[in-house]
Amino acid sequence: MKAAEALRIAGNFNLHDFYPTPFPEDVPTIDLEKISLSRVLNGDQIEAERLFNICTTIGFFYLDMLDHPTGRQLWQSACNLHRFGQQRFSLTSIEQKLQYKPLEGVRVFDRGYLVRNAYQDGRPADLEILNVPQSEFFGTKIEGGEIPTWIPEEDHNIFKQALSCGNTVARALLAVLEKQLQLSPGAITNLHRLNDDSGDFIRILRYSGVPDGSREVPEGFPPHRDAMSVAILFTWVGGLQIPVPDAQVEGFSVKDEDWRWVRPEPGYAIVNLGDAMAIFTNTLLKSSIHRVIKAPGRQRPHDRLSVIVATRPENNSLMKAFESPMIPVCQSNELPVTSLEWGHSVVSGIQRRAVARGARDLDNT
Ligand SMILES: O=C(O)CCC(=O)C(=O)O
Ligand SMILES: [Fe+2]
Repeated sequence: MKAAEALRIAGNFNLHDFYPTPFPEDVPTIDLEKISLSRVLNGDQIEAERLFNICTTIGFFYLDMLDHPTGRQLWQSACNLHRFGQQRFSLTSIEQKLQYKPLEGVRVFDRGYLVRNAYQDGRPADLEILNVPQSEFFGTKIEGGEIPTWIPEEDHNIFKQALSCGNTVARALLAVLEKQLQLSPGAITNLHRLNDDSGDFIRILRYSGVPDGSREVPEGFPPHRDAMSVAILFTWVGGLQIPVPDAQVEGFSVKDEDWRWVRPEPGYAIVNLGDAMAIFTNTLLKSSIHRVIKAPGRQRPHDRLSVIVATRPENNSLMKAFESPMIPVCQSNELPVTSLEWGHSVVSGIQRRAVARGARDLDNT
């Protein structure tokens, strides 16, 4: 069985915890293409063309983690982060968890603990999120945002390893795209170096399961595009959805019948590009909309954990389109902002939309 094999490679994780019950067969899914990490890293031209084609159309794909040592390490780190989240979130009191604050002033979702809807005794009822920034391990540390003591020292290495392997994988994908875009070597990859200061981060999300018979329909994660360059997502229970390729997408609105489930595949990451890549290419590369709702069918009562390794451009990168015969020209009189400024403005936009929808805010103030 593939899940068992994938977890054996990851370090003998308990199948029942990670895959409590199979993904249902009777819900509409989307068959994303599978890309081989080993082929990407070995410069395979056919794989490069497939990847470019996906990134200029649907924008989402499965990436095989088990066919290359770096991928296996990343899969292992993601499984360790899953287990870390499962244990630490429940062992730690809400007061303690809330001590890990997002950055002051700006609500950039790259550091701190956030919770939406808690029971009266403080237990999270719905969604809790931990963001740990790259700056704790690589580049310049940001003062005042130290990793809190409820994330013990001995676990720091898992975050560090995930960031480091995630960066290798993201850069391998970006190197392919840069070449296919006929840009000079390094044009995009040099904006994504591990030791440069950037908004890269690890995110662990825990969506509470909905007990059988409960009428509550908690919100999940509303439709959005990622304020990142590359998002590498690991998930073991269903919940993620993207629209069918020919769906009409207006802003953040998609017809209910156009959403499709993305089935979690053991040993694979689900990868998508974020808005930074759309900006760098005048939307030739797609930043695709997605959302998370409650797990389907029998998976519904189970908690769903997911882990994201997020890569963003180095803080001083200018957020404007590159020049290349492949990239459409777009006239704009606006002065480009830096990646750091851009991250802040995108995230405050997300926040404003959430408030406008009347959604309960993810909070830690
Ligand atoms: O939990 C997931 O599967 C996806 C979450 C997500 O899209 C995000 O954090 O940007
Ligand atoms: Fe996302």
